[in-house]
Order: sequence, then C-alpha cells, then structure tokens
Amino acid sequence: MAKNNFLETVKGKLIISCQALKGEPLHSSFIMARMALAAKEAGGAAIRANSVVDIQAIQDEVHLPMIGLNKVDYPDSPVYITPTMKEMRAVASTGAEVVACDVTGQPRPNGEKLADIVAQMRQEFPDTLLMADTATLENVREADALGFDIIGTTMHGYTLDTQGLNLADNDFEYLKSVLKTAQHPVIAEGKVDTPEKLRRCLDLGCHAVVVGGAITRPLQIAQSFVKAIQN
Ligand SMILES: CC(=O)N[C@H](C=O)[C@@H](O)[C@H](O)[C@H](O)COP(=O)(O)O
Repeated sequence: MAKNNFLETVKGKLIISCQALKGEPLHSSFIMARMALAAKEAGGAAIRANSVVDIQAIQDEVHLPMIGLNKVDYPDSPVYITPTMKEMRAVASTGAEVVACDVTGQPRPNGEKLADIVAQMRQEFPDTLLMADTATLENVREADALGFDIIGTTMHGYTLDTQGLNLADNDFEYLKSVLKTAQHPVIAEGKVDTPEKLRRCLDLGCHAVVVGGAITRPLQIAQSFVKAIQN
C-alpha cells in the first residue's frame, strides 16, 4: 500500500495543534493560518488542525504536513473527533497527510463501525495515514488490530473512564505502558504543556509530540497566569 512520508518527516519533532472551536476567542480560519505560520517559523515539523476550512486556510499559508480532523457533535454518540465516514472523507479530501479520529471504543453516530470506516478509507485514500486518538491501553490494542498507522494519546483524560487523568502523571506512567503495548509509532498528545514534558516524551521513545493549547490557546495560557495570582 502506498503511503506518504509523514512519519519520516516528523520523527523526533514537534507537531503544533492550531485549533479554536466556535466560542473560543480565536475561532477563525485566518487566525489559525497565522498560528500555523508562527508554528512553522518556530521550527514546528507539522500542524494538527480541525475542520476543512481551517485545514485549507493553513495549507494556503504554510507548506507543512498536516494531521487533519473534524470535530462534530452528534446527538446519539459521545464520539466527536472525525466521528463518521462523512467527516473522514471530507478531511482526507483536503490532501491532509494524516486523518485523525476517535478510537475510544464508544459507539459512533448512526451506528457506524470503526472497522468499516478504516476499510473504506484504505480503499478511497490509500496514501493517507490514519491516526488513532485513544484514551486507554484497550483502545491502543484496538487501533493496532485495525491497522492504524499512528497511535495518539489524545483522548487520555477526556473519556468517562479516564476523566481527571493527565498523561504526565507519575512521570508519564501511562505513556510508558502505551509505548510498551503499541505496535505502531506513538505520538504523545494531550496536556504536554512545557518544553521539559515534550523532551521527556521523546526520550521515552515517542515518535513525535503534539502540543496544542500551551502554544496556540492564549485564553488557556492567560488563565494559568491569572491562577497564579489567585492561589
Ligand atoms: C481532547 C481533545 O478534544 N483534544 C483535541 C484534539 O484534537 C484538541 O482540543 C487538543 O488541543 C489537542 O489534542 C492538543 O492537546 P493540548 O491542547 O492539551 O496540547
């Protein structure tokens, strides 16, 4: 199967997530494209972005490999990161090198099955890599079994059974287990909020690291400073 060279390009490097959802102060494709430009000038190796319009605006501004996703809330499912074939197809059609989607074992909208989505994507987009946004070791095993190209830790701490957990807890104890379990390259993602944590993830053996809010969400950054006054 022909695959693009995303994994070679990002090995040992920083991927910067440029996302602002509706309701966030920076919600704007124009602003996300400028964020991506800053990411590139800083030496970021790739961008992670949400929605077709943001991905396209970023692709027009910077030539960096892209992990694309599309967050959509459906009434019949808790899965929101590229939940159905419709969003998978839309994101892959932008030419994003990687399409990321939820792999948390929870039911998908319209009763769609992840195995069917993966099979369909392989047929329609054989060059596109698939990244599994997982929360638990069970999810990692499922992603490996389904042949995902990249295992991400994105959803750890964001599902009912992992609520309150942080990837960095106990010197990345959970991440170490992921690295032992996974049969595909692991990209650390989720609350990697200092340069030291990024360094640690790479030293532990992660293929690359995604950092989002600590770089591209000024509201979140400002709140952390304000909190230091209140404490
Ligand atoms: C859980 C979820 O929906 N995560 C999203 C996935 O794309 C983004 O909102 C995060 O910003 C991204 O994962 C990077 O993480 P952090 O911003 O913590 O560095």
